[in-house]
Amino acid sequence: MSGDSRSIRVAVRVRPFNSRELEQNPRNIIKVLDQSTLIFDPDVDDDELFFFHGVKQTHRDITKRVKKKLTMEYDDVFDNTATNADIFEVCMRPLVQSVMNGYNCSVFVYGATGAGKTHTMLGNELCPGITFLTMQELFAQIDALSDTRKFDIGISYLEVYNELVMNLLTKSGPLKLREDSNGVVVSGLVLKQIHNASELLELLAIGNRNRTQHPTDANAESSRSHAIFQVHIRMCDKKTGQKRSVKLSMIDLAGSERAASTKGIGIRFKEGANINKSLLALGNCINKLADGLKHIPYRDSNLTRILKDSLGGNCQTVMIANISPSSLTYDDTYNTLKYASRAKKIRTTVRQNIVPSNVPKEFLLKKVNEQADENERLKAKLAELEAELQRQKTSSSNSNIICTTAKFDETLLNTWHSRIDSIYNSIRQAQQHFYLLQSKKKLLNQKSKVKEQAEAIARILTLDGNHLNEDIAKMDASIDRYAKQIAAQQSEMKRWLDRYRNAMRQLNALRDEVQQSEMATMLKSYLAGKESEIQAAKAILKAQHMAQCITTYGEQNKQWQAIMQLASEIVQQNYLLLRGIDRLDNVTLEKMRKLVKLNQRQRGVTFFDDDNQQGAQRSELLSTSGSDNSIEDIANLSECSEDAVDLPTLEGTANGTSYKRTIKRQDESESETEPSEAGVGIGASQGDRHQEEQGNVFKKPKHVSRALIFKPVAVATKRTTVMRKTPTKAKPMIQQQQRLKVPKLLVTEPAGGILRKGGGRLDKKQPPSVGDRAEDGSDTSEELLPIGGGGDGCDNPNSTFCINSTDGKETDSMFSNVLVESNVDADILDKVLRRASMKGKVTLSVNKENRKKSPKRIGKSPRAMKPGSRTNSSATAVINRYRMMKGKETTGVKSLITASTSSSSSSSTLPVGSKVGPVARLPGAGTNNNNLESDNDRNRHIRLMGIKK
Ligand SMILES: Nc1ncnc2c1ncn2[C@@H]1O[C@H](COP(=O)(O)OP(=O)(O)OP(=O)(O)O)[C@@H](O)[C@H]1O
Repeated sequence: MSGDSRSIRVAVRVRPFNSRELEQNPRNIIKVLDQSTLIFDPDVDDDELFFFHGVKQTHRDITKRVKKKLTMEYDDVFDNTATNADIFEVCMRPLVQSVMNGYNCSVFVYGATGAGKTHTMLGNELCPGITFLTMQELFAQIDALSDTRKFDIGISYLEVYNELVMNLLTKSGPLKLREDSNGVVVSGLVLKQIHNASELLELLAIGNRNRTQHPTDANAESSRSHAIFQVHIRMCDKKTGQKRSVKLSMIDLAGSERAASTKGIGIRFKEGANINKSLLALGNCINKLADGLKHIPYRDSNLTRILKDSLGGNCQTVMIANISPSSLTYDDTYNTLKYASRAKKIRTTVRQNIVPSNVPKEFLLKKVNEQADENERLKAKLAELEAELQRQKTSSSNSNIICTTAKFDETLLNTWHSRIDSIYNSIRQAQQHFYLLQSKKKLLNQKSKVKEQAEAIARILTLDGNHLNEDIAKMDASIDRYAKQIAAQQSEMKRWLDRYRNAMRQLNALRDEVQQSEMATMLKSYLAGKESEIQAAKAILKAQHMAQCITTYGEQNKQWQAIMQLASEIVQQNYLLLRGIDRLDNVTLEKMRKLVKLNQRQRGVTFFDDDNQQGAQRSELLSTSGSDNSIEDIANLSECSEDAVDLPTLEGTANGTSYKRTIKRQDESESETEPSEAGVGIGASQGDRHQEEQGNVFKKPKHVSRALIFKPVAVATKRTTVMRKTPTKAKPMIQQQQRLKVPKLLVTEPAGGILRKGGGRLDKKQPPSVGDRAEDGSDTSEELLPIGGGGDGCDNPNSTFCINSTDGKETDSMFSNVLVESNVDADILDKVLRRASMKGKVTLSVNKENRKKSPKRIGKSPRAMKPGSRTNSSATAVINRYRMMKGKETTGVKSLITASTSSSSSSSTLPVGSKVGPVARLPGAGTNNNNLESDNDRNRHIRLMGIKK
């Protein structure tokens, strides 16, 4: 129920002059300018000209008051021509509409006696007042809304006379007023129900008859009371059940004239006083309401109490001020207009009178349920809309995220892949070049070895000694050329290794980034794939290198087979020849037997460790005379490592021996650094660290092939006696030692000089190289070699059949035996040994262990050689021992000195014939030499063997 503040509608109706007034020729003090404006007491009228003695006077009559000429505005101003119907149409029809809308409405007529209040309100039969017209309209509205609403109409007709409330419809005593929540209620008031306007007229007639009227001077039928006609309407909406209770009050006030004007006395005066009292109270209320005061003195009179709602309550109020235009009622008219003007300022608050309490519970429940359903529906709709909105937001967000993620994945993943590809391309390229270069290096090394072997054979096997030097020089030139090429390969390998390492560092850094990346899982898989590619590429490179090695070795094997075949024929012929002429000595016979056994691969000269026979067998089968040139060593490419590309020492490259020794160190380094290579190469230590961190992602495949490994060990330079160390698995020497199971026949020098096979001799000041040490097998115990070897004798003293290491190197020879003619004198032998820088320092020894395993013990080894204990044995002692043994033997063998610097790997695959050395006939021996045609040849052989005069 909203309230609407509005002012009281104030209308002024000017009645016509009545007959009495016309008789008195009053002045018209009201001039209606328009429907809302009038002028009270206008200024000049022609009819108001003052004449004195028939002459129009320009001066006013001082006996008359000054005209007010008040221009007044009201809501409506009706002149004397207006009818009740006009008043109804303008003022009441809207009010009826408001009543039908549920608003309380009030209309009261105010004015002096005889001003036309009752005429306006009730009218007459010919001119019904606004009450009838209003009720007529009200019933018309009710009839129009009868289909939707049910109306109950009750009327009351009261009068307030001398402050008494009287029911005009019934003759009863005065009624009391009381106030409740609905306002002022007249106790005991019985409403009369009417159903049409006609019934209203009857009731009004009844009421008017009961109304207190007394004739006054101004009105013969002057109403001396305040008549209050109220229509109580109860409306019920047939559809909603909503009920409204409204009240329409139509009040015909008693005349507000001055008491003097009524000229009443006695009761009439008292009556007039009460009327004025109530009207005064009404005037006060109007003034205070107009001033906006909160306290309104409604209780000053019963009239104001009854009009409380109409004046300042919930009501739309219309005040119709009735005035007479006659100057006879000048003051009353002026007062009425002043009241009207004040009332115009009153503002009332109106609101629809919907009475909830009157609503049936069923309707309320229904409405509550409806509202609850609607509320639930709206809530559900709201929730649905909110959910939809959230879904849209989420979908949009997800879409954005997905799009962003997809874009992120695509962009970032491509970036990662590009980085990884770039690094692995560098790795692959560096790896490829490194392995190819290493393959070339090894193949060149192999070629160089072949050249050396050919050179060694050339030194032995020649038809024309005059051309030997030239042939050897050519071979040396080839070896030097190979050495230079290898050196170039080494340099190039170093360059690619640097690039490889740089790429690996980048890869490791990238792996760390990958670990911290959100895409670690995907990137690890990608890295694993790339790793596999690298391993596959490496395997291909190794396979290609292996194929080349096989091809090369195959060709070499064919050549060796041819040589062996031819040499075997020659040896067989010589053997038969010597036996035929009874010149076959025991030494030659024994060598023949060995040769046959070697050929039959029966208990060759290579001995096996008990705990590593397989490795030894493999070593025997695969190894050439030099460990660094074994098939396995050459065939296997080392991993990328710094050590793998140590540049060879080119010093003395003219001498293949020096070069090969350097190369061997390289190979040893390669082998030695293989574990560390795992840390540098694809499966580097950093890579292993990543393997540990990343599980099997970066797991390096096991290195299947195993290269022939030689571990360089520190060798005490002062201790030149080659010792055989017991193999221990804990040391890297194990593989080497496993292959070095050849009985050692060593010639040691205390000062470090070692008699070299083929006459080569190391400088005493130069410590034995690592390669030397490795070849020696690091024996820890040695025994003196029995001179002459057990049973080794020559039937023919001149027989100087010699199995010698012909390669001129100490590193790859299994045997390096020097057989001296048995008939050599001691002086001569001493001289020979002295020239071989072995005088006084030569000790013949054989490893005890090997001796035990030796298929053919060469002689007694009464005591083990202690370090340094035998190092001072002189050549004389050797010769004496030789002589002593010579005296015991019946054979013609004069002397046998076997010096062996047997290396680690016992040759086996290569034809033994290749090791058939020149038969050296020492100068001054004075004996025949079946192999050497002249002394020059012998001397040349001795020179080549390093034995200088
Ligand atoms: N507008 C009018 N047109 C014609 N006649 C009118 C008009 N107003 C009043 N009269 C006549 O004037 C006389 C007095 O009017 P009315 O009874 O209505 O005055 P009143 O204000 O009610 O006086 P009281 O207060 O004494 O009752 C009546 O005879 C009435 O017919």
